[in-house]
Amino acid sequence: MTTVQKIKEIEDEMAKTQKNKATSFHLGQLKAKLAKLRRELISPSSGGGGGGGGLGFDVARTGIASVGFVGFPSVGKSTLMSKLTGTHSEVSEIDFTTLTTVPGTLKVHGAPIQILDLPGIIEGAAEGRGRGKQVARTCNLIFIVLDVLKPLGDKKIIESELEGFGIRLNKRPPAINVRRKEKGGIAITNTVPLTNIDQDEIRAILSEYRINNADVAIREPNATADDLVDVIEGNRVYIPALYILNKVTPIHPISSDSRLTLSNQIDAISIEELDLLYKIPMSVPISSREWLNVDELMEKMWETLDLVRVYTKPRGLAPDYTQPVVLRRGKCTVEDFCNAIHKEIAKQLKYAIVWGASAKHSRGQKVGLEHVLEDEDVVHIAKK
Ligand SMILES: Nc1nc2c(ncn2[C@@H]2O[C@H](COP(=O)(O)OP(=O)(O)OP(=O)(O)O)[C@@H](O)[C@H]2O)c(=O)[nH]1
Ligand SMILES: [K+]
Ligand SMILES: [Mg+2]
Repeated sequence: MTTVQKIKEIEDEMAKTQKNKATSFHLGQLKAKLAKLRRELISPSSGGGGGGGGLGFDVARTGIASVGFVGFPSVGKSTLMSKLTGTHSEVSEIDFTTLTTVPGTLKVHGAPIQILDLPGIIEGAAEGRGRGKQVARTCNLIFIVLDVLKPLGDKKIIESELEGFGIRLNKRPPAINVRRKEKGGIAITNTVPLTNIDQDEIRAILSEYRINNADVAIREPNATADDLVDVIEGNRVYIPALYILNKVTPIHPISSDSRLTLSNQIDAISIEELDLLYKIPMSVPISSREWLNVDELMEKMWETLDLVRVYTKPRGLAPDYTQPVVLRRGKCTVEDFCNAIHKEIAKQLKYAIVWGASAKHSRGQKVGLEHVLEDEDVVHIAKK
């Protein structure tokens, strides 16, 4: 049996098993088994990927952040990517037009962003086109591109495909800690009520991973068995995602980005369906072909990427607002700023003066390398 077949078998058994007190140990075991099998597909070296040609990265990574386009075939990924970046990626009505990752770049508020057009997802694909998911794991943001006429079913399938690949969308790592010990058995503590997982399930998962001695601390509200498995597996990636509802039909000329206006444009679906669509969090309706509402999409993308622009101010001169140094949240200290300009600068720094949201006062604050910068701060570097 191949790994994919084994996964299918376990999934089928889980679907048949009703969750209750008597089955929770068994379900815990199945979940852990499933995660271990999926791990074989995620790590290309284990051979689960098959299909020759090397499963490494296809493309050189450029820019400060990368956005991967994921979706079913022919939802309009390449149309959007080509127009956004000016890079040619073949468009046609034939499914699986795009067979490899096609990169392009786009400047948003002065920040170069890499856009990766990925091959269309097919359900259960562990090889070949599964490479798209491999690349998606390394992106800073994922655009899940959906056809507005059949978004909900596709959304569910894509989410579970990405989940199976260890990608967690719009989620933080669960607040669960598993500390292994030499002896003493299993001790479980929880600072929140356990509503979705019970002690039996926890023990089943631990034993499936041959963890016989450990302190398990659960601080995550509504923690699930999947959360625990994620923590034990440890190779999960937590990536923000935007849902793009593409192929909105332009009937009337578009006058604003208001959803009311757009709702007039989608003629082929009912009002009820439209309501459901607008309830999808992090979604943006657009037409990539007719170029409708793309501005709103770009703004949402910018917000979600959460980048930090820092402007340099040479001594006695005005800040240079044309060329921000762009940093990533969590990696935006004065030291990171220096390193982004030149490797040697941090060593030469005597102090920095910062103006903007991270500074204590508007006159400019004298800071050191460890100071954390905010978006649109202005920095002057004083050298030794
Ligand atoms: N009506 C309409 N058609 C669109 C829109 N965007 C793309 N299309 C059409 O949809 C078809 C597929 O577009 P592609 O950009 O090739 O789709 P893709 O997602 O890259 O497809 P694969 O590479 O095969 O996965 C083409 O015929 C496009 O012209 C849109 O906004 N509205
Ligand atoms: K296509
Ligand atoms: Mg394509």
